[in-house]
Amino acid sequence: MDPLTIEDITILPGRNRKGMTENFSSLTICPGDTISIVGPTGSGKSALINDIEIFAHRDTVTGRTVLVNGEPAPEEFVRDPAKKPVALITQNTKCLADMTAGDFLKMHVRSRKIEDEKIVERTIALANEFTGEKILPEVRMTSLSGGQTRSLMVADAIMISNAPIILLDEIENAGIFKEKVIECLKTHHKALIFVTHDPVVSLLSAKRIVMKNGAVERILEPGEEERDALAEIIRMDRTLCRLRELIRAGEIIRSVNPA
Ligand SMILES: Nc1ncnc2c1ncn2[C@@H]1O[C@H](COP(=O)(O)OP(=O)(O)OP(=O)(O)O)[C@@H](O)[C@H]1O
Repeated sequence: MDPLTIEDITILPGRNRKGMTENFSSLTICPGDTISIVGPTGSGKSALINDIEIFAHRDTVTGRTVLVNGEPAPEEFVRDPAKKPVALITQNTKCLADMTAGDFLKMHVRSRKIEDEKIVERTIALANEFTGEKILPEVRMTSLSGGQTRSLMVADAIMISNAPIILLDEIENAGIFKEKVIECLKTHHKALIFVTHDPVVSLLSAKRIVMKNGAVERILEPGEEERDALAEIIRMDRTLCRLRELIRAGEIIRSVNPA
């Protein structure tokens, strides 16, 4: 096995805010898994994904350890941005490069020594599947909208960074097609970890980590139990998305289910 291939990552418990050990023995995440992290404000959701992003080694505020293939993460995973296997995309992810989207991606492709002339085109095409506002290669990065930026970053993480672990921190209101993103990331066999308050994203995830007081409180695996609720929530969510688009377009809403 290539020493940099990730078979799984394992989270070992740390301590809650009162210094008490967390309530789980270990949690293993494999490529293709989808996991949501939920919990009230300040319960430690971002701290948990931060631990995953930097492969914590009892050196963060939570005292957790995150192993790769059962061992401490290799140094280059933490230090070398080109080898970092984790992409973190948040609502606040912005790109301030004063260049076009096409040139920005080409620069990233060159820095990763990828020889594939079509990869930039494919990355922009994929980003355009995640957003309603089409991104053109000639547009400057600084003039992309929030939704376009997040879509481009997710597409970049899949196609160019080829990161096996993707952390998405509250992107549900970020103007992207979340179901499409989840479906695509599953097909690309990525481990997907969301911090979310969104019912669709939470119920589409196979596991739900419930945070409380800085610690993992419970790990839920509802499976079939939530199947009917999920179908209903997706239907409601599509209605809300349609209404949002009509409101954006300046329409008067006379019916919740317009023709
Ligand atoms: N186990 C812990 N021990 C001590 N401090 C912690 C622990 N977990 C989180 N914290 C601290 O508590 C604060 C809130 O945590 P965090 O930002 O992760 O919460 P959150 O659930 O992401 O909140 P929000 O939903 O508002 O973004 C942070 O300052 C964080 O460093």
